Amino acid sequence: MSEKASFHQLAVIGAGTMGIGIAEFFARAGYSVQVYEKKAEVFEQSYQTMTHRLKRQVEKGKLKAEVCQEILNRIYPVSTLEDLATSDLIVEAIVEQLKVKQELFSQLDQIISPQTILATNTSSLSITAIAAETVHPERVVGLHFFNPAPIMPLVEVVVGAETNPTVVETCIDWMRKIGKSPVRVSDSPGFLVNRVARPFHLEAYRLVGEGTATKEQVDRIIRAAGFKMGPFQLQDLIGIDINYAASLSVYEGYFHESRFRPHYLQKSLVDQGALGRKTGKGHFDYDS
Ligand SMILES: C[C@H](O)CC(=O)SCCNC(=O)CCNC(=O)[C@H](O)C(C)(C)COP(=O)(O)OP(=O)(O)OC[C@H]1O[C@@H](n2cnc3c(N)ncnc32)[C@H](O)[C@@H]1OP(=O)(O)O
Repeated sequence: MSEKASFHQLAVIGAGTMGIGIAEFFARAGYSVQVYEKKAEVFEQSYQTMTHRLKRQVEKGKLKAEVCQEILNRIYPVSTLEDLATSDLIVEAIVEQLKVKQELFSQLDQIISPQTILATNTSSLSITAIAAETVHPERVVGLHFFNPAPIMPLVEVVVGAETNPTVVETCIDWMRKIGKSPVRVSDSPGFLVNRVARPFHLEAYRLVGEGTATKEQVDRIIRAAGFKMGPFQLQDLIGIDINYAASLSVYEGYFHESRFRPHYLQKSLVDQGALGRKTGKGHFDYDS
C-alpha cells in the first residue's frame, strides 16, 4: 500500500442512513471519525439507531461490550466545517442534489489542505460535475458505499475526468486494507450498479402499475430466485427518495432514453413522505 494510504483523521459529512453507516464502518476499522451534520436532531436520531443496533449485537454475543463502547467513542459530532480542516479523507453523504453538493465542495475547498481527499458517496450524480466547482478537482473522487454500509463489502471507486490516479489508487488500497471490496468504475450516470439496477426496480414498478402482480408477489418470487431482497423491500431499505433520485439521474444522464424512464409510483410515494424504513412507511409498514 502506498505511503499516502495511511489516513489518520477521517470525516463524514451528513448523518443520514449512509453517512452514519459509513462512520460506523470507519470506527469499526479503528479510526476516529468526525461527523458534520447540519441538523443536530438527525445526528442524534442516527446515532441512537446505530447504538441500539450495536448493543443488540452485544446481547447476541456477536460483539464484546468494550469493543462496542470503543466504536461509539470513535464517532463524534462537530459543529462547523472548519472543524474538518485537518482531515485526511472526507466522505460527503448529504442530499442527492448536484447544486447542494457543488456548494459544499467549493466551501470545503477553501478550508482543507490540497492533500485532503474529498470523496462523495453519491449514488449516481457526476463526480466530474461535483468536482467542477472546486479549485482542486484532482482530489475529488466517488466512494459509493452500499446500504447497509457497515456490512456490504462493495464500494464503487468512481473516477472523475480530473481525478488524480494516485487518489484513486490510495482509496482502492485503503478500502482493501480495511475490509471492503473496491471496484474502479468510470464516471457515468448511475456508475455500474445503479445503472444495472434500473431495470430491476423500474420493471418491478411497471408490473405492479399495470396490475400484473402485487408488490408482495414480486418480492416473494424474486427472493425465491435467489436474491436477498425483492425490489420493493430493497427500496424500503435504500430509501424510496434515494432510489427515485438515482432513477431521475440515470434518465437525465442518458437523455431521456425510454428504458430508464422513472415510474409515477416512485414520485407519488416520495410526495407522500413514505420513504421506506427510515420514515416507518414505504412500500410496507415498519415499527419505529
Ligand atoms: C442506493 C445505493 O446507491 C446503492 C445501494 O445501497 S443498493 C442496496 C444494496 N444492498 C443490498 O442489496 C442489501 C441486500 N440485503 C441484505 O444483504 C440483507 O437482507 C441485510 C443485510 C440487509 C439484512 O440481512 P438479514 O439476514 O435479512 O437480516 P438480519 O439478520 O437482521 O441482519 C443480518 C446482519 O446484518 C446486520 N445489519 C442489518 N442491517 C444493518 C444495518 N443497517 N447496519 C449494520 N448492520 C446491519 C445485522 O446486525 C446482522 O448482523 P449479524 O449477522 O452479525 O447479527
